[in-house]
Amino acid sequence: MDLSGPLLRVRGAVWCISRFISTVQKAMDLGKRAAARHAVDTYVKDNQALGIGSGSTIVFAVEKIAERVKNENLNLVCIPTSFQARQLITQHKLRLSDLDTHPELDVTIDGADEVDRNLIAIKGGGKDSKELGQSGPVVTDNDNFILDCQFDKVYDWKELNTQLNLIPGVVETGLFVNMAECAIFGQMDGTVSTR
Ligand SMILES: O=C(CO)[C@H](O)[C@H](O)COP(=O)(O)O
Repeated sequence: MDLSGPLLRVRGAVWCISRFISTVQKAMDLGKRAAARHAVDTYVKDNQALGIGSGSTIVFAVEKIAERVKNENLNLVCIPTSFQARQLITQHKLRLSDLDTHPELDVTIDGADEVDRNLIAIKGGGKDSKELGQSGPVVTDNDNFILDCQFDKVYDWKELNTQLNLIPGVVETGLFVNMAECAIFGQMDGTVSTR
């Protein structure tokens, strides 16, 4: 049986899907970049101690911080939240510090996966897999496992966060309740909106 026709069509479909995904990815990166740069322009000032988050959005923020340090000769110290953040800080030749030396931060910039109308955020990312366990556990810099939990309906995020933290063995959750003062949403056309 000659399968070259259907196979070519399948290959064509796979190529179209991967092109579509990469176009969406590029548009999302535009939004992340715009939000990150806006955050740095708005909130970073001279003589600050900055918390540097982790993920893909923070890469754009650190680039912008480095640009401003170079152009405006800003005196900043950067405190990383992860190995990735530490690498970004040193790669961009920014001043690296830690919470022992700077226990109080002026500003922390980080990405978020979801932010609600009360600025409660879910962070920590996640993996899309057909069945749990297929992709292997996600492990933090401190060798803890990250588990994704699904809840039907949550009425009180603060209470949920408290209850989760009370479970023996839980070190931290990805819920950020009453922590964010501002959320900047980058749109795919490169514009931003602030909440
Ligand atoms: O919480 C995080 C890391 O712990 C990330 O900031 C969050 O998942 C958003 O990631 P990204 O900037 O890649 O969209």
